[in-house]
Amino acid sequence: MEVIKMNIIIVKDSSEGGKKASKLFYDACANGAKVFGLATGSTPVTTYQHLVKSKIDFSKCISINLDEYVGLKPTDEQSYRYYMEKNLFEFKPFKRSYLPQGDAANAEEEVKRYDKVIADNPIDLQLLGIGRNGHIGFNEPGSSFDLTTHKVALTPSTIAANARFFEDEEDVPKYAYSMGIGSIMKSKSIILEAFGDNKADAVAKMIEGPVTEECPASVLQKHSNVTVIVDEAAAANLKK
Ligand SMILES: N[C@@H]1[C@@H](O)[C@H](O)[C@@H](COP(=O)(O)O)O[C@@H]1O
Repeated sequence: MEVIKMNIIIVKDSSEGGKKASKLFYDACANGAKVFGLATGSTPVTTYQHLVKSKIDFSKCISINLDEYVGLKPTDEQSYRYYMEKNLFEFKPFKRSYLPQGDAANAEEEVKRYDKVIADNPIDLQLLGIGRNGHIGFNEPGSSFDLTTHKVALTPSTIAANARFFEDEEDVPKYAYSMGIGSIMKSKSIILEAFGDNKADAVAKMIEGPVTEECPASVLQKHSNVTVIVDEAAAANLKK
């Protein structure tokens, strides 16, 4: 385990990474954490698998997800709500689980509603993945570090990267609701996971590059309690 400014844990593979992250969830719970910020994508799958197998009890806890595609209903198989139900909530229910509502009639009202959810339930532990271009949540390069929840136009690279979950690239929604970086940075502690060589560039920029809106994850250098869990492939471009 090497400490730069963030706490960096290098693991063999995503399974070991998920095990470490689930242990950190477990410890947080034991220390009284009640509000968990959750992420989707392929990266946190192993964390959820380990949590499902664990004795952890979220029934008095609250979860708040980072983001959701605009236009998808909670029952759509590609929606993040559906992903969360299938990967975690069906096995480990929370007292209340919040996600932005993809099919909300009014986007402005929806982002306000979500900001209130976050303000009313300060996040104790936030889980993050990272996009190949350094995005966190759906905060794409260039997003202001001050943003709270907002509707975002996805970049072509994010649409291409997420096309694997859809039948056709055309079907990938072009917009999403995302918790903003300003809100993510208010979480008391953060775990960011990255596995695989296609994340190596983003991981190096996040940890060793300048803090810049061009690499949204680089803002985490300014947070006092971040643990980065990476496999060897994702850590390959780190100098130290
Ligand atoms: N909005 C999500 C992010 O929350 C996720 O961290 C990232 C990486 O996804 P994956 O874990 O599938 O590589 O991409 C998506 O666009």
